[in-house]
Amino acid sequence: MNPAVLLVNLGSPDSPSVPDVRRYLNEFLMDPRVIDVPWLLRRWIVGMILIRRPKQSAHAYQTIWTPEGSPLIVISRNVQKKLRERLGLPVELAMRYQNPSIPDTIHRMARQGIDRVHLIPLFPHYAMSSYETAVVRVQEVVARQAPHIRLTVEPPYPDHPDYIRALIESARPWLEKGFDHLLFSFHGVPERQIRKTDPTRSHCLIHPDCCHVPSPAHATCYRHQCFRTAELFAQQVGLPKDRWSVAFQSRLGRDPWLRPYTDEEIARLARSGIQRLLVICPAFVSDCLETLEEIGIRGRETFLEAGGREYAQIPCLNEHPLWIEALERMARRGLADALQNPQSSSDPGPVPTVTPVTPS
Ligand SMILES: C=CC1=C(C)c2cc3[nH]c(cc4nc(cc5[nH]c(cc1n2)c(C)c5CCC(=O)O)C(CCC(=O)O)=C4C)c(C)c3C=C
Ligand SMILES: [Fe+2]
Ligand SMILES: [Fe+2]
Repeated sequence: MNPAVLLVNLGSPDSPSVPDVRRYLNEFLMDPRVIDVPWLLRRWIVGMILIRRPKQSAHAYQTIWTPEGSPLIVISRNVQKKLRERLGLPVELAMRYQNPSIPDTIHRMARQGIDRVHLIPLFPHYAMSSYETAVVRVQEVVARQAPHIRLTVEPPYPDHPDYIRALIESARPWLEKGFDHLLFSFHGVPERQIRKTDPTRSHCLIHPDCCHVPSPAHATCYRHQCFRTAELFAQQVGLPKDRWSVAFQSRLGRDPWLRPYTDEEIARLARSGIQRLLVICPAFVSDCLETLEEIGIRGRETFLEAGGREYAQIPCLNEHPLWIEALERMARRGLADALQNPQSSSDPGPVPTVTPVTPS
């Protein structure tokens, strides 16, 4: 067998120019798992968004772009290289949207004679608009272009001990500097999508305190999984309940998204007397537009304008050695059959069910 690892992240525009950002936003938002309405309505909504958003987003991208390219892509490539060195196996990187594309990457892997792939989505939490769409796209492309490849998928890992340990150790220097309050800011999703990915159809956002009442729905509940990460982190660093909170950022459109919204929560914390705020974004494993611009630039402005004094942000896991180690363990366990490692299980565990979507 010729095994390999495939890392998939979200993707960025090819450049921060308005036409490239428009192309990126069009591909991203026309995904039926991102704007989950019938095609004609989605086309209309995305058409409306594409009138103004490409210019605004291009401006935001210009503030974080590096000489090597988008931070998300540059960091993901560095992670790819480091993981390849540690594993001594091919490690490929693809983006769900734009480049390097999933079809090009699978094509290259097939040409290299790879016939066994363990996919690790660079999304620790299950959402139909991130983890699920990445997995489904890879499965579709493998089935069409390289059906001989045996593909396994890393399940979501919101409470994976190695991921939590990497988060805590990467945060340690910021925790030690001192702060009044730690805000966990996760990317938001529409509430409707939380209900859609609930296989019981009777738990998520229906049952009181749903995310803390045991349910099979949690395997695909983004909100539950975000709370789980935050609770484990706080517990393991010994942070009392009144010194941390969870909020959801980056909402788009008028539908209700998961609350509280990060921008409102940052202002509320400042107004309630928090002087030194520390923010961490555990849904993003690489720094990107949403962490560097929305949290790093706009979040700081909001906090200081609302009366806060010191604002600090913990960088994402990026290339932290413990994150590379966590990925290495996931990869070795996922590929145990091909690596003939009797200590590891060859079954990476169940991949949660897939949400039906309207045809694209
Ligand atoms: C962490 C997981 C992510 C989820 C869940 C997610 C859902 C989601 N996102 C949008 C709309 C946009 N997101 C944008 C950027 C962006 N989103 C994620 C991750 C998740 N999104 C990342 C890592 C990034 C940054 C990409 C980069 O190049 O750095 C954008 C583009 C930027 C902008 O115009 O604001 C949009 C749009 C929706 C609608 C959604 C769930 C329905
Ligand atoms: Fe997003
Ligand atoms: Fe839930």
